[in-house]
Amino acid sequence: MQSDTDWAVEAVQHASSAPDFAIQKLLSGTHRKLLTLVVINDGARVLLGLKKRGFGAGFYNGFGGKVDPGETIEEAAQRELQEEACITAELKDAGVLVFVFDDQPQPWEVHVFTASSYVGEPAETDEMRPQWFTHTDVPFDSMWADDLIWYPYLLRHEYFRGVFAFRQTTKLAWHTMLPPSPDS
Ligand SMILES: Nc1[nH]c(=O)nc2c1ncn2[C@H]1C[C@H](O)[C@@H](COP(=O)(O)OP(=O)(O)OP(=O)(O)O)O1
Repeated sequence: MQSDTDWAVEAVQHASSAPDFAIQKLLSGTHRKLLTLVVINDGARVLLGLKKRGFGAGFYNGFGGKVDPGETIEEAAQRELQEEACITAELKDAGVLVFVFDDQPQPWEVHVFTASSYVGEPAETDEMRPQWFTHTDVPFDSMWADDLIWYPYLLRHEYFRGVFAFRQTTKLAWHTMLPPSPDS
């Protein structure tokens, strides 16, 4: 799978309310940092992890990280799921999120996957402490601000694409959600 997020550029261009920094950074053509995120969803509960260190420490999140050179996005998602939660799973594309920050030059492109089952036993690692949450009890107060916006799509099994602009790394300033592309 290739990164293909020209839709994100179009989305900010056509949104009159998009902040200038988001428009400029997405239009500048700066190479986007590719990341993955896996949320295991057994139908009633999601498996999240409390991030113990690094970017987003103290927040609950799915499992994932940067795509390494030479890896496909799905290979990276599998590797991070194994490294952070000690499990493997048959992954399904759930959506793509583009994050633009006023304090970082490079936009992020996060490819989100789900799985309804997995192999292995989720276990705490140096990076994450896994925990199950029912769909009605997802801890949004302790998660990235954008999660509240796109989790409903994920829980409905509806493919999503979104662009999110953050100030000072974590303050959500603006967002837009797009309808799925015809080939998704
Ligand atoms: N706004 C946001 N909302 C969200 O739900 N997840 C986000 C997010 N911004 C980043 N993420 C996810 C993407 C990715 O899974 C994770 C960040 O990855 P990391 O920095 O932990 O990468 P790595 O595990 O490769 O890092 P290191 O091993 O520390 O180099 O946080």
